[in-house]
Amino acid sequence: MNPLTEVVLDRFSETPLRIGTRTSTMAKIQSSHVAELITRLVPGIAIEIVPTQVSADLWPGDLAEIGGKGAFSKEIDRALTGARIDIAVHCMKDVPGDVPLAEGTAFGAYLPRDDVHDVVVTRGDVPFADLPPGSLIGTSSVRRHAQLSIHRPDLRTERIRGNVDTRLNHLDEKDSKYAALVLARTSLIRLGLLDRHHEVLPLEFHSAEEGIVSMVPPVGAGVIGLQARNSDTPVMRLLDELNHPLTASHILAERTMLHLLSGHCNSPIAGHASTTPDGQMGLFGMVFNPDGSAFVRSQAWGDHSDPAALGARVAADLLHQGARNLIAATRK
Ligand SMILES: NCc1[nH]cc(CCC(=O)O)c1CC(=O)O
Repeated sequence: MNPLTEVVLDRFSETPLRIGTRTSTMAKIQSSHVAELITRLVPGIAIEIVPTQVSADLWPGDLAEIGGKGAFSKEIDRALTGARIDIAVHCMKDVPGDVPLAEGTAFGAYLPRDDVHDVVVTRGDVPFADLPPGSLIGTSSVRRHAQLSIHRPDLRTERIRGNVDTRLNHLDEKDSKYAALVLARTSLIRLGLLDRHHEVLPLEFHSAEEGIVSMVPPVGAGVIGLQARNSDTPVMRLLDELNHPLTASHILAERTMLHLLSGHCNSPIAGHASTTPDGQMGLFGMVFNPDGSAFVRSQAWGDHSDPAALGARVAADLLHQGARNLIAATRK
């Protein structure tokens, strides 16, 4: 038996390894995937998935009203620090950049990044370009609203809450007011809904004159992070085996930028790190005002040795261009 397997099996000889996650269908699918990865590393381990209701999922209204920050993670944090779960599974996109992680915990693994594109799904599969002026697009994301407005100021957007499956049901309802939704392509993939007609929006920024609706992804898009207690050495060693170093570097660059801009998941901030075949790491960042009528953007390149420095450089440049005022304009 390899040493890791032995240590982990020993740690979980009495109780199963408990994986904490949100209650949505997508969260459960993500956690089953994590359980599968762990079972591959440690055959025979007993795993229990513990769905936990978070305030964001219980609250039907505007997230800003319940504080926004941490609304997706507070209850899971408490389960982790209280040792009622051993690993928390999070979409990095929903982890705030401006509140510290629960004390005594850290992300021990980032899984390889999935697709980071946003897609448009329309009612009746109407081509996006054919949506008439005034059509209502369902999205609660300021980042999506702002980027749509740059290119299609004729469309209206309205907040839509609920899990992705619930939102799609709203779109398809007989008297739905929505003409389309903007979603992460990864959501469709994870939910097994790729058959649904969708149009992929390009990641690269395009100016309003180009007439191409681009959608720069949010910080952490498509990345699942696994959080555990620092003191739980066997679990941290296990997570280290699951960690994808390149994704971890990208997350560090993006989240350093987010942190320095003081953003959370629904801030009007976009950020995307990637690596060229010759090993250069790039980070593109954007900050918008709520209607997309004003934004700043910045891009920098560096090598892989210091992702945090890259994040800091892009943040500093965005701040220099006035990012703080744009963000402040949207805070309630
Ligand atoms: N805010 C909800 C959320 N958090 C992460 C994803 C998608 C998957 C990901 O990017 O990790 C979604 C749904 C969506 O935006 O369609």
